[in-house]
Amino acid sequence: MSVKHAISRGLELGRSVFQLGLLKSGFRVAAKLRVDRFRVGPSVRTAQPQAFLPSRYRFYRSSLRGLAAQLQSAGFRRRFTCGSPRNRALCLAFGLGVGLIEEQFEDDRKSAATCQEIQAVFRRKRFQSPLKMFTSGYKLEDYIIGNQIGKGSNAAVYEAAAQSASPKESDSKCSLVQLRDDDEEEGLKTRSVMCCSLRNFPLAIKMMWNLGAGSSSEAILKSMSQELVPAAAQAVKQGKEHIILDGQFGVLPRRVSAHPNVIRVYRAFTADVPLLPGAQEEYPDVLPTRLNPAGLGNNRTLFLVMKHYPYTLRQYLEVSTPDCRQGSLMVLQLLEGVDHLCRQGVAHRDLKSDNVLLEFDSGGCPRLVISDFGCCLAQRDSSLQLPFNSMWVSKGGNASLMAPEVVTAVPGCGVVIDYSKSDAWAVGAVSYEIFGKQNPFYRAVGLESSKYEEKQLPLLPSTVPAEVQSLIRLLLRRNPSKRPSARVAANMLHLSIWGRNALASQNTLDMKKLADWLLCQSAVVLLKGCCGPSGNSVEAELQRSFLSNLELEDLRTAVCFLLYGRQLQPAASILSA
Ligand SMILES: Nc1ncnc2c1ncn2[C@@H]1O[C@H](COP(=O)(O)OP(=O)(O)OP(=O)(O)O)[C@@H](O)[C@H]1O
Repeated sequence: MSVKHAISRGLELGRSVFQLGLLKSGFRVAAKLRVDRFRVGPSVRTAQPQAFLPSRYRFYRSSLRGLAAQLQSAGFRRRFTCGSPRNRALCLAFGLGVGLIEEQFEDDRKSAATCQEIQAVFRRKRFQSPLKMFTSGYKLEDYIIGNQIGKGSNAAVYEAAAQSASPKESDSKCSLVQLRDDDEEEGLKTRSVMCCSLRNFPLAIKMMWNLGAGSSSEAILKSMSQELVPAAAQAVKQGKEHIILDGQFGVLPRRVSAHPNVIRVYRAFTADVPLLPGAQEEYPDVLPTRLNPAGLGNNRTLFLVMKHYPYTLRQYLEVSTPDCRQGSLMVLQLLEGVDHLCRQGVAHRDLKSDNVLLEFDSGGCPRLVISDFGCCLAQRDSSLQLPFNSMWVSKGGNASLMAPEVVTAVPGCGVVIDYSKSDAWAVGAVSYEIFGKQNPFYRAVGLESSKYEEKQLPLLPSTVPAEVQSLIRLLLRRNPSKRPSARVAANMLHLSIWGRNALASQNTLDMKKLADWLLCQSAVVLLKGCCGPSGNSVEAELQRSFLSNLELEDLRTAVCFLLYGRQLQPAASILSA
């Protein structure tokens, strides 16, 4: 090796540790120099972006710190400085390289501090639920109930209004009766009917069907407690929060804080089951004997009061195909909602397009809200690990949309199901619907989440940006350790929608450039927030969410995934990687 060559190699080693593109040569040099302490990890050729996840990254960093210490040690110096000019040059360059590493550490510390400062600014502005809270509303009599707007396997949902805001007589027959736009005129009529329904009935009441929970309020609240996970602090009347749990006094389950992409339950109370429109025809079996002598339901049940949304995601997608940007924003909202739940120790476990509600912001962009928490996992210790020791333990909702690690779990002693990335997987599946394709795990396409191979995943339309396509494929990775978390996936989408310039010319990770972009982005979002209604747009909410959850490691992982995806274009080849 010539002296010139040795210098360049030594310098390279120093720089390469933080630079994905050069990591390969860094390891090669390290191997050539036979520096024992610097152990080369898995072959970089076969390494996945996970090779650069925090723990490994810390390992490399500490290895290099050890190396720096070794360089300073007398033994090491003697070995090289007394050697040939080639060795001296090599040592010098090596030291310089390590100096550069320290410089990188410093940049790193600065970037982490920038992230924390930005996070602190945006966390201060907590999301407020947009609907004005009313002070009463703990009794069924406090509401006027209109037509049925939906029905699932556990409940019927009705449009409603607070008694104090009763609809005008002439409008009282308005209701959300149908959504399909057959032609433009029909479409206009449908939209005006819908607006009318939403104006007169801004609320929705979900009446649970109570078949086995008994008729005491305590028993009902206990058996349907998951429905209360998205309930606001004042949702349950004071004094009722304490219910009997397993023979002891306990409090209602942990609840998640407000988030723009998670439904808010404003009120929750128990009441006698009333005879509501369509009950005798549509759900006679679950009525109590008081209302239907052949009914099997209990006399009392749980009612949940929420905002009335005009569509479910499924209904919306039946009549409209979002363009690519809107589609990406919709996927991003689902990821933000899932990340919010994960951070608070909740897994939804039944994410599908019927369980996502949709409205529009002032600019007409769809706002998505995750709803129906009836199957969720919300353990007291906030862990997303469920001991699965018996077949009677519920794994969650619809089996065809269960992530592979959930659907394939077999009960047994010591078996635990990890739900930390299962909702992110479901977002990957629902994304197909958002981009105009069938959900690959529904019968029409026929993939089974228990045994599909990643290369069987259907292609998305070619109009979907390559980065979004690769993200969706990554979300549908069978192995959860190779799947990005909802946060990392959300960061990837944020970067690909708004941070293209910061990453445009990069094939390597330049945190400094990224930190500069983050500062600019923060300024723009703060300014927009001060300029009227654009501060409440879906885009503004998403940007605030991104900035208030900024963690250097998650961001770095997201960039690595993006760069990895770029190197593996076209996207389809990710499958065979
Ligand atoms: N806040 C709301 N605004 C408008 N429509 C709603 C609202 N909540 C629920 N719906 C409608 O009611 C339907 C049933 O609601 P939901 O999914 O909560 O019931 P469920 O019985 O728990 O469902 P599942 O069968 O998934 O368990 C939804 O698919 C939707 O059409």
